Amino acid sequence: MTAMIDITSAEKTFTMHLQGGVELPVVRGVSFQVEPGECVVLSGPSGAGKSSILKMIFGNYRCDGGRIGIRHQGTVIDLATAEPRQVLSVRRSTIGYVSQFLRAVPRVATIDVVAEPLIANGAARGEARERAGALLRRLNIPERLWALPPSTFSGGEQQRVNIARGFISDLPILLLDEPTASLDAANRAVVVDLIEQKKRQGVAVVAIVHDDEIRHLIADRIVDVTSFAAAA
Ligand SMILES: Nc1ncnc2c1ncn2[C@@H]1O[C@H](COP(=O)(O)OP(=O)(O)OP(=O)(O)O)[C@@H](O)[C@H]1O
Repeated sequence: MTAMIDITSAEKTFTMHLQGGVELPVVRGVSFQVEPGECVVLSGPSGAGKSSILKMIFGNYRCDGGRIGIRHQGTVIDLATAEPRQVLSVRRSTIGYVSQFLRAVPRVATIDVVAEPLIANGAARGEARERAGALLRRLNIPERLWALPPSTFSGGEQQRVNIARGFISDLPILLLDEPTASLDAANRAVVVDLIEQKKRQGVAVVAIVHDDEIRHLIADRIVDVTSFAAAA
């Protein structure tokens, strides 16, 4: 397998335990591949299952069937059946996930929030902070804010801190959930550049992007998830 991500017939049904076990099938027959250096954008109307598919690839939502093959440290791991410790290992060294919102840690300085994933992977603190500063500068976060925790920042500033934190690591797969949603045009262009840079480095990217213009700038392929709709 050359693909970084190889999904075959994956499916997900939510069971609503508080509603008497009502079953809510969301997607079935999810099948697509993502090669190194390729960006696949998931499209489809609200509620079609785009975020659910991203969470299945990250191992947040357990699949009820099918296979999610991930190239990880020279082998292929099926995240649909992997043990929790394998999922954690894949997240540490193979898959990065940029969610829509920053989960800000109280009292941690912005520069450290951004540097943390590199330090967790063994980088020296000084070097990690230097790279964090370079990314924050590129994303137009003024240096006077770097020592403050991001919890009081504006929505767009928090999203840019979140993007810096998500993009700092050199992981071979990057999952992006609406990375440009609350950004102005200048910062959207920076994010497009950052995605292009990741692609040139051979990173496999899966993104959810509602903005048509951005979608066409970054997508090598668009996968319409309505074809995976699971009838109730
Ligand atoms: N944890 C969950 N428990 C129950 N239902 C869920 C859960 N997560 C998602 N769903 C349901 O799955 C369906 C698909 O949701 P999902 O968030 O994947 O859609 P989406 O295409 O990303 O939508 P949007 O564009 O609005 O973000 C929705 O009907 C949603 O209510």
